[in-house]
Amino acid sequence: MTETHRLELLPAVDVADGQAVRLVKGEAGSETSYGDPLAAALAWQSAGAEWIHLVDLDAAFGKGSNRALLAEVVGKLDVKVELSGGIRDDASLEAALGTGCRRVNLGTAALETPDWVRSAIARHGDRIAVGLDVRGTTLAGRGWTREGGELFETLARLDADGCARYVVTDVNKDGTLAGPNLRLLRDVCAATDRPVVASGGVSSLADLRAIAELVPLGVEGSIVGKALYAQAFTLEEALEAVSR
Ligand SMILES: O=C(O)c1ccccc1NCC(=O)[C@H](O)[C@H](O)COP(=O)(O)O
Repeated sequence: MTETHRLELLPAVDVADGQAVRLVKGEAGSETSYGDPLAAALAWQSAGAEWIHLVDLDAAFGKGSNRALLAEVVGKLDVKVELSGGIRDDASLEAALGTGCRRVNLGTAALETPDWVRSAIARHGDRIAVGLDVRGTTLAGRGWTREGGELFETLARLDADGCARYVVTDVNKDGTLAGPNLRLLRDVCAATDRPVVASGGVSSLADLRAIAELVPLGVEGSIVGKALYAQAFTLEEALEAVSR
């Protein structure tokens, strides 16, 4: 019999200009600030998080980087970290993996430099995840400002390249508290046998329970950002909600 796992939760710490922020639909300039990223990450760790989804938004938007700060945050955490934002070449990949994070999330590179991503997957296996960030079924790269191909064609190519898991974001839901795109998650799970991490739009414990229902289909985890910062629920409540 196949063992069914509990949905993993990954509280998000998105960093811009040295501060933890939340964006609406990933749009630069739409941010609300939540202070020190390390304090935010440590708070989620104390509340029981097993993972932190840590994003360098400035690197994702190609307007700078918070690399040293993010390395410091990873170094001070005991929990697993998924590092994202602007990892597009050997230098940024080695720096990201060198922080000691558990895995990195490649986005733009998977759309623009598929050969390099194939080689990164061959070298680093499941320390590489690919972020599939979509509007409809059109992928978005470069901090979600540029279109980058069709979701299911790209997914088939990445599956063939050995990609270990996907972080799937409906950009139009991200930071909106509008609820996750369950249809998108189901469709991606139907198209791949690799685990899927859901991202974007979680607003309530009911949303998390709805995502948890998709675990048997292949959803492994869910990133939660705005809802935690807006105190729609606590992380403890969220962990409890997905524990059954
Ligand atoms: O992850 C990235 O690389 C990224 C790049 C550009 C803009 C946003 C990016 N990530 C945002 C997130 O990962 C959100 O934190 C996550 O989707 C949570 O969304 P929500 O729960 O709706 O706040």
